[in-house]
Amino acid sequence: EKPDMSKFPVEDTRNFSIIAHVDHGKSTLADRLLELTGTIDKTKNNKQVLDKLQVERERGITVKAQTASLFYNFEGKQYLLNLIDTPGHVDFSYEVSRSLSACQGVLLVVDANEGIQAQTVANFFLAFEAQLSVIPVINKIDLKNADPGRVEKQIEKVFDIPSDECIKISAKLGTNIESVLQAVIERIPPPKVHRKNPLRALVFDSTFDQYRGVVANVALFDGVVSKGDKIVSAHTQKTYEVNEVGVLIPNEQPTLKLYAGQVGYLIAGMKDVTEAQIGDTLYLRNQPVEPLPGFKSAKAMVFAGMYPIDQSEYNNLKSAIEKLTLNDSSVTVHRDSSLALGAGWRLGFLGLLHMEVFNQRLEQEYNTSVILTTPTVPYKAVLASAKLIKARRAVQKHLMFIDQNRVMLKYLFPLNEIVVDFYDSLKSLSSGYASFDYEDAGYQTADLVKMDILLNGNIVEELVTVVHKEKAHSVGKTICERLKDSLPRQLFEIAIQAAIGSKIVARETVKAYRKNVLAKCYGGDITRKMKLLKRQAEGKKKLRKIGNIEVPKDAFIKVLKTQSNK
Ligand SMILES: Nc1nc2c(ncn2[C@@H]2O[C@H](COP(=O)(O)OP(=O)(O)OP(=O)(O)O)[C@@H](O)[C@H]2O)c(=O)[nH]1
Repeated sequence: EKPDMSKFPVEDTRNFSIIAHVDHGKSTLADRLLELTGTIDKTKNNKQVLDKLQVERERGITVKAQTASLFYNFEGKQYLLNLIDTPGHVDFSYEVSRSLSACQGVLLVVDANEGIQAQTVANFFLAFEAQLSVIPVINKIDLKNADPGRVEKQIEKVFDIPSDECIKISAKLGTNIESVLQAVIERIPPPKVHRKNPLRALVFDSTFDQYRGVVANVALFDGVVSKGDKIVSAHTQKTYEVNEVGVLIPNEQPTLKLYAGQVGYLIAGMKDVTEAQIGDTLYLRNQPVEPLPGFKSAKAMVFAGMYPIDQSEYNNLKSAIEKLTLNDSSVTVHRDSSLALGAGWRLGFLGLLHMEVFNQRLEQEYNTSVILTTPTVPYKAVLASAKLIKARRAVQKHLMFIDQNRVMLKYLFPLNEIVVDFYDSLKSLSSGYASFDYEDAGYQTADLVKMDILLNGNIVEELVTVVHKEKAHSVGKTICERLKDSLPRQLFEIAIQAAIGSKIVARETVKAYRKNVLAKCYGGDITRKMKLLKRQAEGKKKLRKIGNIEVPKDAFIKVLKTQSNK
């Protein structure tokens, strides 16, 4: 029985998002909203239900925005509430800004103990600039150190929202969740759309399904769409027949139609990932419309090379990358090749965490195995005796007090200096209050050298870096030390060296060691022995050989990472 979505007029519809700093409780609040509206059964086991990806469950963070349509009875009327849960970490803010384009309001969740944090501010301004209604929700009031009164004052001061508009809840215990739904209905306006106009649907997200092709998440700005409609993509100008439309509750539920103001999914026989662009506008074949503005493309901050471990896997990996970048359109992809690693790609990410999550999703969702090279930032090279050129030092450009609490500083920074751990250091130095954004200021000349890392005299392609001449020794030393920590001992001694040309600037040694996996097996349980040997063989597949040295492929990421980078 397919639900009839026409029974939800525009004025009984609300589209909203939950935004917050990382760990302030968005996904937990989403669980309670799903339970209270009967979307999912109330059990003790509902933990971050909308975090469906394995990587999200393992890391306990949201990396993908998720949509859920909730049906809620309030004062004798049934409302349709479309909720989009978004990630909190800065590396995934592209997901947040896209999600907001389908909304008229947000729940701004703030931890009652930690108060306003960097991403609280950054996400608030995303919502504010999009002219959305902001409902502040102070969460975790059950915590011993919770101080909702103090947080209320912060919200009033920083965001200019009267403190009596704050809703105090415990998402964990389910305290006061009804007030949140009531506020969504009373304080967020219904979408401004027209059902009588020709169809205008915004593709704000999409995934690739092996059997059904592209599944597009759509927000309808005008008109109606149903199965059998002939629709055109403004981006490709190709025509498709709609096979299925539906809502996410939070799993796919086919419906008869989707109407303007509603958020759902649409399948229209797009078999190629390049056909479904996020930000695309879909319209009816005979009724062309002005396309919606779409989205600014994301700006990559960190670049890394990606190669198949075995070149015969190239095509599989290519298709996996295409499908995953459809779901994560903030990754940029360019073909690349390397002498040592063969044909591959150069990928751009929004940060190191983003890079790791993308890599993990490729492995878990597409069963691939890849080599990632050391992440770098873009340089412009002028080939004058192999010297690379770019800016290095930070120069202060601007200082402005926004109010007693906030000061805005503008600096010119070499991008290299801010990509890896700048954000984490800034956050800890400022007790989490500082937020950080950047824009491109062009290229500048600088005194840079190319540094090689050698294992027993063999260059490790993945770790070739460009460093400022004055920092070469200290950077080389750190890389060698970290590599020493992440290299397992082998049957022979390994010399780890950092070199500029033929000059060695740092050195570490890994002593020889024999790992006998069978040592643990006393006696003759042959199946146990076979199991251990098999496990060791599987472990080896995750290794890359440099000379005769086996290097675990995650060693490269570990080398570049500093502190715990949540
Ligand atoms: N004590 C207490 N803990 C809570 C409450 N709400 C959430 N938590 C806990 O806070 C942690 C983070 O909650 P999440 O819902 O995953 O936070 P999030 O904002 O979705 O995190 P990201 O998606 O990674 O940005 C979890 O361990 C929750 O159990 C609450 O009301 N009280």
